[in-house]
Amino acid sequence: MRIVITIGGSILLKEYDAKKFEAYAEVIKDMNKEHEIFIVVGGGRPARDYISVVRDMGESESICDEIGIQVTRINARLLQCALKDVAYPGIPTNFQQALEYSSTNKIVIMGGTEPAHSTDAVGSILAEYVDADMVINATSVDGLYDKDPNKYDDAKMIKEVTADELMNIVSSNETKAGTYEFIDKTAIEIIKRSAIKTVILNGNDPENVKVALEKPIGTLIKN
Ligand SMILES: Nc1ncnc2c1ncn2[C@@H]1O[C@H](COP(=O)(O)OP(=O)(O)O)[C@@H](O)[C@H]1O
Ligand SMILES: O=c1ccn([C@@H]2O[C@H](COP(=O)(O)OP(=O)(O)O)[C@@H](O)[C@H]2O)c(=O)[nH]1
Repeated sequence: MRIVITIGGSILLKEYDAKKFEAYAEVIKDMNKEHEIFIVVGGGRPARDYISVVRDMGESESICDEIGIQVTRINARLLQCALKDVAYPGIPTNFQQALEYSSTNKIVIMGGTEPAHSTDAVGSILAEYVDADMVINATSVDGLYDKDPNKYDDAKMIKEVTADELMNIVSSNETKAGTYEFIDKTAIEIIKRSAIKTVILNGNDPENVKVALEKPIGTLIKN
């Protein structure tokens, strides 16, 4: 299968620990033996820190987004280092480049593309662009809940959801640079229009990404 894996920046950049990148590299290399893998990496805390600096200077949200994009590309480069020669040595800045780079049979890793959405949208658009079979979104919680589980103790996890139901649940989430919490609306619209099988799971254990190929885990966005 052709699979797009989006790795939340909050996962890879929690402790600035090479071991986390190396653990993901091992999982990705293992999956790449039987599947064609594309990786999209998020910004995490460094993106939010840099965005808050430029926002304090009075820059627009789009400029803040652009700074965040640059950080996601540095994070993508770090994972590329962990993957060494199985990864394509360049970081594509758009989807056509990603497709072209993949023709070398190296694992393509990218960060953001343009302002106004998060790397979740990059993952969904990339999946549509390269006609991927599924998207695996590795985030910092077990899946989708009926409300933010980090704010509400009584939040209940949802194992299957339609794109429309998901849009309703996250519709009130912020869309400023550095936020786009959980999954952004652009990502959901792309998932819906192309019926892209998407699984959202807890990426704190990289092995969960492989589990998604074998059995239900996290939340499935069904179409
Ligand atoms: N309905 C929800 N279900 C699950 N998590 C949610 C929800 N609404 C907001 N969140 C928050 O979204 C966070 C994950 O999104 P995000 O911070 O963008 O992480 P990532 O680095 O994976 O992109 C969770 O830590 C959680 O606090
Ligand atoms: O294609 C993209 C990808 C990212 N970003 C910006 O970069 C930040 C960090 O990306 P993301 O939110 O996906 O990181 P994560 O949620 O994984 O920490 C986003 O909040 C946006 O401000 C963007 O503008 N366009």
